[in-house]
Amino acid sequence: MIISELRVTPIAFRDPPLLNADGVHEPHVLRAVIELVTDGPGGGVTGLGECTGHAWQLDWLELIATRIRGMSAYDTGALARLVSELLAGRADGVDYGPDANWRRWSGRTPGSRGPAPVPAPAFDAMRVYSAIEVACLDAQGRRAGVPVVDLLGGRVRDAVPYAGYLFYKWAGHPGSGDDEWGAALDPDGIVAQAERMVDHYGFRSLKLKGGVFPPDEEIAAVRALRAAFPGLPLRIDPNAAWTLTTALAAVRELEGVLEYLEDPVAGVDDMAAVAAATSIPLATNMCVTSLEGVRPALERDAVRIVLGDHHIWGGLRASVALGDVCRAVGWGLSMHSNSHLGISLAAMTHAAAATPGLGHACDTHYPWNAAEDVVLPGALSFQDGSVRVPDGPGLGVQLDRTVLDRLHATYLSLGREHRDDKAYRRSVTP
Ligand SMILES: O=C([O-])[C@@H](O)[C@@H](O)[C@H](O)[C@@H](O)C(=O)[O-]
Ligand SMILES: [Mg+2]
Repeated sequence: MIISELRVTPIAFRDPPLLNADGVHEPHVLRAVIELVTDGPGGGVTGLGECTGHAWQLDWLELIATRIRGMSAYDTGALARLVSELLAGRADGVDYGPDANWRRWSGRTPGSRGPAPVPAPAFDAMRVYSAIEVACLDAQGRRAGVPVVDLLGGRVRDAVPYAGYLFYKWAGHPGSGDDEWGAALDPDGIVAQAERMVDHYGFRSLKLKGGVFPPDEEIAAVRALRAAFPGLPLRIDPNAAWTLTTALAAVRELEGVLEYLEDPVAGVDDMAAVAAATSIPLATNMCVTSLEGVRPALERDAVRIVLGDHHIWGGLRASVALGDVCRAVGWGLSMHSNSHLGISLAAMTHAAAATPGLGHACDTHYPWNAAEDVVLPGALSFQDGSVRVPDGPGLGVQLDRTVLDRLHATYLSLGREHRDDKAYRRSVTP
């Protein structure tokens, strides 16, 4: 399976005004679809991947696309090394101006864009490699006629439980009328949103994105959820927006109510201080984001559960391996998500199905974004809050080219290069 082309298509799809500690989700999510085209005996196969559509990530993928022709889609180790070397070396001769990517895609000058994130080579390399690894595994599975889960060691479960991901939200984006979800700005609104999520998808765990309102209001929302859904595990994630003092007060209120508390505060020291003061397990996708972060957190006893994410941890194999690390150090494992479509949902489901120690329902933003999916309907569906591992070879999903073209056109029409929840929020409430 020799790689003949790496096609990167930036897309933008609709997103409701979901509030978080940074600000609020913009009307469109920027993402990218990866197509890894391979040649081989009996014809080629194409593997799919999905990742964020930030300009820096697109730029790196574009650069890598110029270097991987002729490499084998089986040799993911060589591909990982190539990505690391290129990102560490910051190869010459490529236009990495902050709006380079948008200009390249559109041939026009952008009217607006957010600030360019500063790249950090090792961290970015894992993100960039991840998109390629998923596409390689999809191609390998298609070629061999087996689902990706079989390439990850085989399944330990046929269906993967997900959590209903609740957000405070406005009724709609300003100037666009109300969306189908309506407003959720207080405990009643959150409970109504949860009821809708549970009715539609059958979720058996619930997570509230916090860090938006004063902690007392968010604790009241958690209590309202507890009363409305007595049997369901609950989590809240303020994305480290709380001070240590606030968090210590909050855990006294939340004892006995939560399955886990995710990133109440920033950094290992403050997480350790909160952990020492409560029996609520602390979970994180912020203070342990790579293997290098395991030891400091372990030494301080700062967390009990890590949320992996193949987009961030370096792919599907690395995600399964993270399960082994967590088992070895006595931590639980859950899964983080960000706004995504069906290629990512399929990849998350294969990885989770192959990971024995995954003991908590995975996060997913999918219900917020499913209306504009780039994969053909049928392969992915929720039953009782779980997604069955797709049956087909590879990831088991097929690209809907009509939707892909439409979402690419939307991307071009926006002239935006980055996610900037803060600037959008400030544009509405200065
Ligand atoms: O989508 C959001 O607003 C979330 O806050 C997301 O950006 C986080 O990465 C994530 O969901 C988390 O668990 O921290
Ligand atoms: Mg989180």
